Amino acid sequence: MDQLTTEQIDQLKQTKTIGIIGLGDMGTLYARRFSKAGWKVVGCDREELYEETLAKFSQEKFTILKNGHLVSRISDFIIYSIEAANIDKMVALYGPSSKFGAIIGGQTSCKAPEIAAFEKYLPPDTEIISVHSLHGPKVDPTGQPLVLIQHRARDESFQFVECLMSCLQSKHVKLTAKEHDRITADTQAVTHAAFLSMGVAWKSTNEYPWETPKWIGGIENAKINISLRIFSNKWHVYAGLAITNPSAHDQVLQYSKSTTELFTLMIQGKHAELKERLMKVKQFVFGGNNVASKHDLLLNDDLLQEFSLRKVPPEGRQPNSHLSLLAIADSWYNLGIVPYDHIICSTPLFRIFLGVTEFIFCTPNMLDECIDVAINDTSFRQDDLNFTIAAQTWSNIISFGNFELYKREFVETQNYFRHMFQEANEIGNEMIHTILERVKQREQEST
Ligand SMILES: NC(=O)C1=CN([C@@H]2O[C@H](COP(=O)(O)OP(=O)(O)OC[C@H]3O[C@@H](n4cnc5c(N)ncnc54)[C@H](OP(=O)(O)O)[C@@H]3O)[C@@H](O)[C@H]2O)C=CC1
Ligand SMILES: O=C(O)C(=O)Cc1ccc(O)cc1
Repeated sequence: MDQLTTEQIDQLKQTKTIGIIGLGDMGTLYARRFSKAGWKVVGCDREELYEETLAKFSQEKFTILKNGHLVSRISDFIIYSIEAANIDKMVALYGPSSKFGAIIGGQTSCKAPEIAAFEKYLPPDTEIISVHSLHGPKVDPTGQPLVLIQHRARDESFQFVECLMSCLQSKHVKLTAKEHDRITADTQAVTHAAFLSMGVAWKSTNEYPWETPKWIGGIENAKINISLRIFSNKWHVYAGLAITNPSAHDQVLQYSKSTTELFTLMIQGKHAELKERLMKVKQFVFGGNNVASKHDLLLNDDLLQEFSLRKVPPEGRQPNSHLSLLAIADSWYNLGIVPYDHIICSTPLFRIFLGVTEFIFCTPNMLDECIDVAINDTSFRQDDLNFTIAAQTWSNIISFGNFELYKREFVETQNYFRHMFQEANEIGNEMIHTILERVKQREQEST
């Protein structure tokens, strides 16, 4: 289709109303950005919180309505930005109030249940175009992937949604709902499982890793900052993403299996077997025609060295078995996933996880050092044991689909780390900014 002219864009801005149901972190980000770009935006949060919501957003350029019915009746594009576990209930409630011919979409992180709810409850005159910003609310959307799903819609409607979304300055990635769920299971769900397991393991051994001399160096800083970043967020985001996506269950289960099997080889002292297994992994994940083999490494320990939560950051990296990073590459190998294939559709946290794993596998002698530590140095055994147990626990909770257990495990660990969140988020933001600049630089080099 031809690009829209400036006059056509202005015409859309004057005639279309954008509705957002759920003004939490992501809904607010969208409402602010759209209204600042000149779109007419209306939104709502829970009806019982109407007065508070009105007061909270009194200075904003968008209009607060009482509930999702009122938003739906007048909006041309309606975005459900609510908890994943509630999508069926919410669409059943507000969907039939959708304006005649409206376009409906959602921001939930797994699309199968969202699309199923839309197909079940929306009037047949409506169209369906869903979205997913692949970053958290504290990250600048500029340059980050934004998935767009033209599920049941005319090209003209898709063009309108793309035009609206262009104010986020994200990179548009057009996928089907199925492709989206498969890729995000490979990238997000397993990334979260790894960092959630680190947090739980530190809590189990009663350690604050920034206070313990073992966790020193850039790679350790990345682990600590990302883990705390996830635990400072809302539990339902991670629970919804993993539990509602069936592909995520397989990925998280494989991660737990890889962790257990590698740890078993470590405590059995099977050096040769561990090395042989990891060399196969290295060849499959990092040996082919991928980014790491053609360019400098995305991340290195020196780059990440300064992002420490320690009061006085000590110099130098300490050896570590890096079980969490060996296990992710082992999972990719076992599932036949080449993580570089998903870069176009990846979150900042996934790119960091890939970057540090790449560093361990592709820095000369580093993998040998990890294997030596894993076999000969017992100082990480207790941590690795607790990490293995934590990975199994998350896998069990996710495959049982138990939201309440997920919440309990998450919130207990969240409370353990809570006093450090503000500092961790500030340092984590700087770290992510530096890394994203580096990603951009690398992309420019490769084009
Ligand atoms: N946070 C993130 O990093 C990202 C999240 N997502 C996805 O986006 C969605 C929203 O996430 P996020 O903004 O972080 O979560 P929030 O919890 O911040 O936002 C959800 C909002 O919806 C409100 N809500 C619940 N029921 C209703 C209702 N009946 N009518 C109107 N509003 C209601 C919630 O109120 P209350 O809190 O009172 O329940 C809350 O304010 C989720 O599905 C998440 O998976 C996608 C990309 C990134
Ligand atoms: O980058 C990550 O993985 C995050 O933790 C933020 C996040 C959470 C949920 C999403 O659907 C998208 C991004």
